[in-house]
Amino acid sequence: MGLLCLGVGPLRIRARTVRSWSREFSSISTTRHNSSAAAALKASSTKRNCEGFYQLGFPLARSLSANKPPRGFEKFFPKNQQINQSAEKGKVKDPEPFQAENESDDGNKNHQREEKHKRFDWWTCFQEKWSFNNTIVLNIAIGAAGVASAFLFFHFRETGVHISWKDFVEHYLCKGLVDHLQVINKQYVRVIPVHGVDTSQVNYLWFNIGSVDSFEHNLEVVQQEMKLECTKVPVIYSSETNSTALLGIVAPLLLMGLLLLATQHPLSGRRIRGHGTSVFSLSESKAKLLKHNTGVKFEDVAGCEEAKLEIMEFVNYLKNPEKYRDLGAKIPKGTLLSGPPGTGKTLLAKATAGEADVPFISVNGSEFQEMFVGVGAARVRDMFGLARRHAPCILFIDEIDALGRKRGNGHFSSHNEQENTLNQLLVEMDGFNSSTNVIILAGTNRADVLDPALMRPGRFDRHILLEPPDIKSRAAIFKVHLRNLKLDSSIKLDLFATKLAALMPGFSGADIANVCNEAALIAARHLNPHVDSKHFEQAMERVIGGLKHSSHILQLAERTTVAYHEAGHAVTGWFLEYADPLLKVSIVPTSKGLGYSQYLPKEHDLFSREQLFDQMCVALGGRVAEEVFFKRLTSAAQDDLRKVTQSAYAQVTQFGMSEAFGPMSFDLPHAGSIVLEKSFGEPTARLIDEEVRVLVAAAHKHTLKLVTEKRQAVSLVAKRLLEKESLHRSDLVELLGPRPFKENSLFEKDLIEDNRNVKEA
Ligand SMILES: Nc1ncnc2c1ncn2[C@@H]1O[C@H](COP(=O)(O)OP(=O)(O)OP(=O)(O)O)[C@@H](O)[C@H]1O
Repeated sequence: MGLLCLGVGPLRIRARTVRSWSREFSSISTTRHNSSAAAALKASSTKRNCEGFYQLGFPLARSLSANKPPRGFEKFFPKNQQINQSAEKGKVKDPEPFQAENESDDGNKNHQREEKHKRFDWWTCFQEKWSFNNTIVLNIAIGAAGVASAFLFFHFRETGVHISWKDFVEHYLCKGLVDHLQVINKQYVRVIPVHGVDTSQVNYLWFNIGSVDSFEHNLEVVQQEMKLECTKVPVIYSSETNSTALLGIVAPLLLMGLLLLATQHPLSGRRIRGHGTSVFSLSESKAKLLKHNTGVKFEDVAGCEEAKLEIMEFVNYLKNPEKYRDLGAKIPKGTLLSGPPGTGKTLLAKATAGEADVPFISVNGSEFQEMFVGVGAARVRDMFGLARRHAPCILFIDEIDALGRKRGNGHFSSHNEQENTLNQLLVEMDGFNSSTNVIILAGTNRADVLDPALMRPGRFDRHILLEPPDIKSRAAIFKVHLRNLKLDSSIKLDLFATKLAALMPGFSGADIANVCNEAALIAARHLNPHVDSKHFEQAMERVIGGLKHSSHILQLAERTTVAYHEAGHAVTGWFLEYADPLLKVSIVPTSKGLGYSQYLPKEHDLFSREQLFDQMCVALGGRVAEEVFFKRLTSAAQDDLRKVTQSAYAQVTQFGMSEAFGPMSFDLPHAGSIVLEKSFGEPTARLIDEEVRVLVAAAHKHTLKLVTEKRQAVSLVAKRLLEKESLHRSDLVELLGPRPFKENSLFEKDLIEDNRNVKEA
């Protein structure tokens, strides 16, 4: 239940100095800044010229299409150029979107053209103005099609009544009500009544005929029988288009047309990448294209200086490819960015495109998986085609493990399809040469499952590992995110960022962004004009402990158990030398548990056996307190026990810390992965299990001894917890006296002090 930070960071290699990188970077950013300023100046002067023309306000001038100003009006048009621009502005061009994409010579020009295209695109304007989305449009289109079909149906509806030959003879012909007969399309006969018959309900009568010959014969016979020789009914022969048949064709066509328009299908003339919704667009890649400015620069990516240094080479190459070609250098085609979630892989890729000022094409590996065979490979082809058209550019494939897993691991058809897709990716990457000017970046959390063919030189040649940020990087990331917040004026940004960084060990960049946002939300919820340290403390608690469940009321027995459990953690940590300093302990139920303890773990790259042992004891402190005070066990310690077991297995099998087992290290399977073969035999497995049991038992014994000795202290803390729900370090000092070990650094003392101030505020 108590939240502990157990874990061992891998050795970090920090070979290069940050200073040399920042020097190189700043020179490049100055050059870029100058060129962008010139472009901005040019754009603003063009805008001013155009505005000048329109400000003249002559409707005549606006309607002119000729290049020359009309006679007598020359003084209002000092430069011909202005008229040309304005005349061009007035023209409504509708270039093919994909043609426009191909013209990559001048990004600014393209941008202006696109802007213009957008301005005159009635559909876009219409959608923007009425803020329609495609679902609304689709519904309206279906409704309109229904109304139109209904109108056509009622308008062209035949109002005649079908009768039989016998009825016709007996009720109409004999009674002399028939004016004339129309034989239509040699199929049926329309009976037109004599003048004076009421036709308001029924326009005409009709009956079917087998053939014209038999109809003529029968009519002849009937008329002879009725002695109507002298007043024979005239018969007219005509052909007509069947309006019902017409309606049957028109209505579905109308419906289809409207549907195509509404869904912006490629066939409807408006083609937007990846937005097609029918089978026609299945082979199109769903890559998203950011043509101009990703909005992210290297200064927005804090920490990870080594990664930035590595990736800077691509920026230089994309800006000056000739320099590299002159020297005969080939730029690596692809770089794999790997690391735990939220460490800034996507952000770094975007920043690379932003720095180099080239288009950014991003796609997710899972978007290549489709139930249809061959679609994945077709999408890979389409994506690379898109990248070639926009070169120089950066193509970023996120979660590449969904696409590039090791081949030959499965026998299912889906795996065959995934292999086809991967093969296509390998082929496409081979097809690129250094003159293509497309840099491929890929992001993954699982570099270990990628196919070796993908990682060979010539494909993803470089591998950049983005580790969870250390305290310095976390402070830098905090600074990036804090600058967007309206902070209390008493807060000193640098110091505050460093303190927050120290309080949040193990936090990734995404976690930090989340804490900053949470703090701002809390401040807004309490109608505070500024975000202050109190809000950050609450945000941190929320991120670590989860959402408070105020409505979750525990029964007294349960609450007491939780209080003693948490007190057990707190007291063991207090009296163990290598345990992390405690900041806060709480029994307020949250979405993550019924209580939690917050520690201030040190920034370790290496852990000693003593440290790991003490951490195990602190984790067991809760369970042992339950044993000592209640002589019964609950499920409250599940999370603690999981951590203890993990740590014990790591010590025995990976860190070689078990004397009986010796200095050996094995790779343990990842959680959730299927183990096909173990790297050790049955006797070794038995020995590992035995050693883990011995280690955990030793930690349990040690903790039991400590808790029994400090029974009084645990009881004191638990009672105070039941009273106050949350205790800070100062409360523990008051109850237990100062911790019998010296604090590690002045900074740590500061933080602890600061934590007390926060509590008092
Ligand atoms: N180094 C950093 N500097 C500033 N902000 C960062 C940094 N790293 C991460 N962030 C923040 O975290 C957010 C998420 O980062 P990003 O999407 O790049 O992570 P990721 O490594 O690609 O994650 P995943 O592996 O889950 O795709 C970013 O939008 C940014 O706000």
